[in-house]
Amino acid sequence: MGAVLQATGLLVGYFRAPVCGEVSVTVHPGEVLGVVGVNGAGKSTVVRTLAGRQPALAGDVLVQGLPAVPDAVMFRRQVSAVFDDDLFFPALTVREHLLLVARGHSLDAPDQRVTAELEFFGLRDRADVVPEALSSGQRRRLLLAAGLIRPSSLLILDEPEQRLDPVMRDALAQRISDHAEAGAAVVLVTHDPRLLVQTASTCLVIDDVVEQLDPDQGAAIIAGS
Ligand SMILES: Nc1ncnc2c1ncn2[C@@H]1O[C@H](COP(=O)(O)OP(=O)(O)OP(=O)(O)O)[C@@H](O)[C@H]1O
Repeated sequence: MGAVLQATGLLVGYFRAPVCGEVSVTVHPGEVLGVVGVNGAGKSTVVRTLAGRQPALAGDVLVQGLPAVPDAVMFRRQVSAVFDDDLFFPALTVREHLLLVARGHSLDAPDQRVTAELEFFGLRDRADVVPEALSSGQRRRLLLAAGLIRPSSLLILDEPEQRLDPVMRDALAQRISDHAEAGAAVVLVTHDPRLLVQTASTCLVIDDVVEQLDPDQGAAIIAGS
């Protein structure tokens, strides 16, 4: 099967200065690429570049053969990315946010799909409040629900475990694995060794030289051993 994501000779950073070594990686349907490294190593910069949110300093990113051009409709259709943005419409309720995404992506039976996500993310009781009235963990759940309700061939998650309780982290791990099994490629930045081992098929270690290791080795790096 062809690659979903292919990054070749990718250099990422700010003001022409790379923040980490060159990234060359290929992710196929059904694979989960864990991305690990110490604080400030450049993980978010790498995945923001993969998602087309910032330009590469050098190299290429292709998703389903398409260059990472953020406002190209075909690219946006393929890529669902959840960062730590906490960007919401202040006057829309939790349910309305999810309906907006579901309808925007022309999902069948959007009301039922939204109800299912509210149930999965434990937000049913908070469906009719605005984001400001949620706890920080509930806002994180809403962001993840919005990223997962829509179809995507590439799902990019930047530290999705942040602010989630352990039960929700385990449910998310299962959801990530299910999403990959359904044929998507997933790129997961994480500081959680358990989430990494539960989900990842391979692991990229971001540093001055970028290495690809197996998830157990990546988990040991996160744990600092
Ligand atoms: N907008 C920016 N302008 C300039 N430098 C930045 C910017 N954002 C991040 N940096 C710097 O780039 C480097 C990599 O940051 P990045 O956020 O990619 O690291 P990270 O590996 O995701 O870290 P963490 O684990 O703390 O989330 C850091 O030294 C950071 O200070």
